[in-house]
Amino acid sequence: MIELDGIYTAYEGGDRPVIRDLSLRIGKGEFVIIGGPNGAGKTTLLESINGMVRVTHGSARVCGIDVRRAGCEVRKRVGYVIQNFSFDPFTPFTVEQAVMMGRYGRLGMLRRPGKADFDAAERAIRLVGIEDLTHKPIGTLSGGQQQKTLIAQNLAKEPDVLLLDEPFSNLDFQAREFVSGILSGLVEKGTPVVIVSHAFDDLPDRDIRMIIMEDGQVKGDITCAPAEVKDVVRFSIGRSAVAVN
Ligand SMILES: Nc1ncnc2c1ncn2[C@@H]1O[C@H](COP(=O)(O)OP(=O)(O)OP(=O)(O)O)[C@@H](O)[C@H]1O
Repeated sequence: MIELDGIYTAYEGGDRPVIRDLSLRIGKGEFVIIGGPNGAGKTTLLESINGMVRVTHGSARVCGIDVRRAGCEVRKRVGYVIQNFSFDPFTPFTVEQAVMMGRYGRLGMLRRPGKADFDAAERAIRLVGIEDLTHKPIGTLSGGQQQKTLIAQNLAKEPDVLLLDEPFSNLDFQAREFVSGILSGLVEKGTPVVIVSHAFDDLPDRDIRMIIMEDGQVKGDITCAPAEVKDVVRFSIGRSAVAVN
């Protein structure tokens, strides 16, 4: 599903690549956490996978599509929940409309949403448990409620791969458990789920592949039980990299 071979990634104007000679393969039904210290390149890795940041060298293929040539096509197939995104208070659309935007990649230019699109959006809203917010303007919601809406938007997309950057950061304890269960369900159906996180509580009860990054490279890659994740991180990069809840 995700095939990266010797990739380098650079930001416009950056004096050196952020990701350097990184190779990684992630297959169907894997639950992957990318950990590592601040600035290690975790977000940049997610954005290299979906073509939001330019891969300058190496080969990057996602769902069989060349990310360097057809990033737009990749983004139609890949869900991405951005870190700490917050909507302007005057954003002129409701939760329902925001979730429906998850369908736009599938719809294509100038096509109107049909029954399948409305059904997918409604399912996602129900799954995340935000039915009571459906008609509220998105900019008036709390950080956690906006985060849930973004997750629902990406579920409505029915992505082939789901990437999430710090998905638990704005969520309360109950919501974390809930979202964790949703992600686990996706993995069960074969969708690879890749999250960047510093928080290692409330993880799905399944094998977790931990990829540890440091300075733009993969420093460790190990599959373990959820209860072992914190120890793997402490051992790999030190106590400070494990967030205290
Ligand atoms: N838009 C940008 N333009 C230039 N450099 C950037 C940009 N975004 C990130 N960087 C640089 O890339 C490096 C890696 O950043 P990145 O956000 O990928 O790290 P991270 O591991 O996700 O960090 P954190 O845990 O703090 O979120 C940092 O040195 C950062 O300054």
